[in-house]
Amino acid sequence: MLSLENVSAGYKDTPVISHISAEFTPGKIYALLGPNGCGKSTLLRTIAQLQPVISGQINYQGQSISRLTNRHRAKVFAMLSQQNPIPEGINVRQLVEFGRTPHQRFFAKLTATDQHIIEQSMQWCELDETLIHKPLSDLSGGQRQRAWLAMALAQQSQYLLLDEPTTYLDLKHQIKLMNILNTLKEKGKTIICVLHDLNQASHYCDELMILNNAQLYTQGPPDKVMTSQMLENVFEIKATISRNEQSNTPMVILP
Ligand SMILES: Nc1ncnc2c1ncn2[C@@H]1O[C@H](COP(=O)(O)OP(=O)(O)OP(=O)(O)O)[C@@H](O)[C@H]1O
Repeated sequence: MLSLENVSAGYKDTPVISHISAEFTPGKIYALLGPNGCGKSTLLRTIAQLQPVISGQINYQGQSISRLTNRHRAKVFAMLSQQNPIPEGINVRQLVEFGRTPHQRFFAKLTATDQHIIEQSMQWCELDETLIHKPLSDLSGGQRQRAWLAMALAQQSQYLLLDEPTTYLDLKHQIKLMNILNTLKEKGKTIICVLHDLNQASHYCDELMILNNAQLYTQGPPDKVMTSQMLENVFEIKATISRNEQSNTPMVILP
């Protein structure tokens, strides 16, 4: 179990998220939602230990995550950032192979299990023979996003932290991604993702965490959180809530 106790974090000791407490239960998909600049990426990066906590504590299995070794941390958290670098001279398959690093012994070759996981991750992300030998620099934005995602999946961490994972993807691949997340959740993994599409979050996620003005405005299942009052208070839009007939989840109807 991962928990945040009164966490404040930001840049150069200036908090952009303030006093956030939350618990992330295994086997659930959490969406971080909120207006631009409210601190969603900062919160995700802080959980991944890519930036320091200013005050408060993040605990994993009862102890501060700052005490985890790098290798252990990489087995607990895999992070897909909003913008990923384009390393020169490596192809898609080589990138995905990096995902296995925390599981490998130093200088050891990839095992048959590693190879199987790499193949499966690439298959899940529809990276076929025409793509896997291409340098990352030669891919489209969406193809590159899928390559980074495959690397994160190959890491087989307990927590998958995804910052706007659907942004560059076409609709088919967005749905495919959300279904992969659902499969992982059924295997007991926990997914925390920043999303902007409120209906996507409502449809696929178990818990919505709404950030506003550096604080956690509210948290809970879509039925509790997705209200027209919240949309007005946080997103400053007047919208009504209907229901998705298929999933019976709340659906935002724009004015
Ligand atoms: N490297 C940085 N140095 C200083 N301030 C930063 C830095 N990165 C982000 N910020 C500031 O921190 C605040 C929160 O940014 P963050 O990227 O976490 O927001 P967000 O909710 O993810 O936004 P968006 O929806 O636009 O992606 C913003 O005011 C932003 O300007």
